[in-house]
Amino acid sequence: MEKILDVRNLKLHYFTTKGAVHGVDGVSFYMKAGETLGVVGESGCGKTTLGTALLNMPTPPGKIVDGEIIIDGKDILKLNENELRKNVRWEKISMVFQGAMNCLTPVYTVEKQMMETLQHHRKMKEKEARERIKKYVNLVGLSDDVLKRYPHELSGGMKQRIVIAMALFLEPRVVICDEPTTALDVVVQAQIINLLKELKEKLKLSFIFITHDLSTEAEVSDRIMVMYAGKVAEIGTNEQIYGSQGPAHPYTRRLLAATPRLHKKVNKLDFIPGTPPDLLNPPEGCRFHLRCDVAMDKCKKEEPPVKEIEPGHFVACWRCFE
Ligand SMILES: Nc1ncnc2c1ncn2[C@@H]1O[C@H](COP(=O)(O)OP(=O)(O)OP(=O)(O)O)[C@@H](O)[C@H]1O
Repeated sequence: MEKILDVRNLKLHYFTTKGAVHGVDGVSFYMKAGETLGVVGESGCGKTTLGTALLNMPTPPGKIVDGEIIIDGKDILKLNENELRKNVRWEKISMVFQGAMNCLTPVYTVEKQMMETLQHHRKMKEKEARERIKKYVNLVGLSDDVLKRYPHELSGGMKQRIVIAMALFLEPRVVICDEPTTALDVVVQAQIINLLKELKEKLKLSFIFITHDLSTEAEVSDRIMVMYAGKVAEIGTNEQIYGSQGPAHPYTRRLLAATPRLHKKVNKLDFIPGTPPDLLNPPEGCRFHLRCDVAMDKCKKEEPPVKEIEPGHFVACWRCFE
């Protein structure tokens, strides 16, 4: 099995005036070539922070304080800014940021902004660059005539397709999509999801798909990583998380029970009592213990490690180790 990405004990903290916010706090996982890994969890659990950490591009006042991110056999946390810009970001790993479609420059045509980004990274003749841009615009299901248009002349779905094309045209191996369908209507959401699935097949890409919506995640992902309060709660295949045996971690179970399902009649939607902990001062022991209905004494004091409970199924919960 080729590991395209191997992340070990990654920590990104935000050093605010109130103290350090433990945005991502000791996360480890790997990705295989050509797979889609879904990252889910409630708002504030560290999903976007993880995405920026994987590009080694923390948002101020964030800093990566520990860990390794191995892409193609190299730890990118050991590279300097110049090397990262030249050889890693957008070349090996790229990201479609949350709300990126609203950040297209309003005074440039689509072609001009794509050209600028492309030529910033690659020394290409204009004709060659134009061909590459056309190829990717067509790949995301748009015709050449969008190239002459300005962002305000495009629909939300079209803008999102342009942003996806820009994350792809340097041909990275891993593409992170952070909530790529929020702010789009349901029909367009479905179109974008289908597009991402198609691109994965056509380009043999590996995707990290970040969302708080478990039902979307089940549609696109091969494996799911559930995060809670800056940490991994559970990682498993689609079958291990959504299959008939159900997930192992009490948090994932509650999260699933609180998610509307398309193909299942639900009488009453569950909710998870309480709120996620403050990451300025996370609780001792298991970070979920204050909201967990099966917590034991040990959970209040000792932090559970992430353990493989069956092949490919990783869980951080003392109950699951009993
Ligand atoms: N620039 C920042 N400065 C200080 N704290 C931050 C910053 N960005 C994020 N955080 C904190 O880090 C934690 C993780 O935030 P993050 O945005 O990664 O969560 P998320 O799971 O992506 O949430 P959402 O689903 O709402 O986008 C939160 O406690 C958040 O308040």
